[in-house]
Amino acid sequence: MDNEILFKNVTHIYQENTPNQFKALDAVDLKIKKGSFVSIIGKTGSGKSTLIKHINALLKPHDGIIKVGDFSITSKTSNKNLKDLRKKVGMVFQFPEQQLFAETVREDIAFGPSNFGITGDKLNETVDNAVDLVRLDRSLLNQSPFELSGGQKRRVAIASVLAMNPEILVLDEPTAGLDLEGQHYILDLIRRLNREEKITIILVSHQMDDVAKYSDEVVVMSNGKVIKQCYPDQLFVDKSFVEKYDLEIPEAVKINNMLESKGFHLDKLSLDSDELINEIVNKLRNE
Ligand SMILES: Nc1ncnc2c1ncn2[C@@H]1O[C@H](COP(=O)(O)OP(=O)(O)OP(=O)(O)O)[C@@H](O)[C@H]1O
Repeated sequence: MDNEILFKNVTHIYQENTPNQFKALDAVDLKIKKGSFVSIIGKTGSGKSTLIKHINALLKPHDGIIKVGDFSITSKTSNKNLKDLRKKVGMVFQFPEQQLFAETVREDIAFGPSNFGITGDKLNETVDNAVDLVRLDRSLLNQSPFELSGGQKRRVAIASVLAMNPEILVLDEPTAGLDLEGQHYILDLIRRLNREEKITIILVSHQMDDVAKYSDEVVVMSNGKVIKQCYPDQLFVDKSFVEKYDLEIPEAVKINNMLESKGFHLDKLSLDSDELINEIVNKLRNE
């Protein structure tokens, strides 16, 4: 099957049978194709983090089933059977401090593969490869991860997941707290991992410019439900939907809307600002 990840009728309830009981996922159906770059958006509290935690069974559904390749996760899935799934699905949390713990960068990155029995030269090679993939200087390997900059910590966190050679990378707001340059660096890295290493990317983001520019598909969540899954250009040009769900409009779409209001129609809307400028220049040249 082409579909790498499948959610069927997935419901998740926090603090069940208490006065604080809360249905955070409500009968979610979702398909994510192998090799795609999918962004998950939605207001705070809409269920994005809850959804992605089901992909490597950090949370289990109360109802329904999640399939990741030929691995099935239901309420009855035992924690004993999760090792292979966790190897296949790498999870990068919102703050790198949530996953860095060792005394040196090398130890942090080596932790996962050594748990899978990789030792000696092979382990060193695995760590070096992961560090090279995120373009982190190897001279940092013997430093404490806590002495690094925010962007470098983020890269160590991603490298520690890449050292497991995952097929799927799930990232919860991986650019939160970084400056603009740091944000672009991490997003370009994620795109490279998708395009060149063929890793499926699932990105939770509040940054609509990035979502528009980088994703193949966007999943919109509201009140624990998936209310839309489509190409980014289909999403942001749907004015009534954007208004109804109060979505931030990406810069490229704003420029396009402004041009349209002045009677200047582009043949193709590009969501990448550099490509958009080329599109405008070409159109002007041909007029
Ligand atoms: N442990 C918990 N107990 C009770 N309710 C919870 C728990 N964790 C999350 N929730 C609630 O579930 C809902 C969904 O939370 P979730 O973190 O999945 O949302 P989100 O879309 O990722 O939000 P954000 O954009 O702020 O990260 C929220 O209303 C949240 O308060």
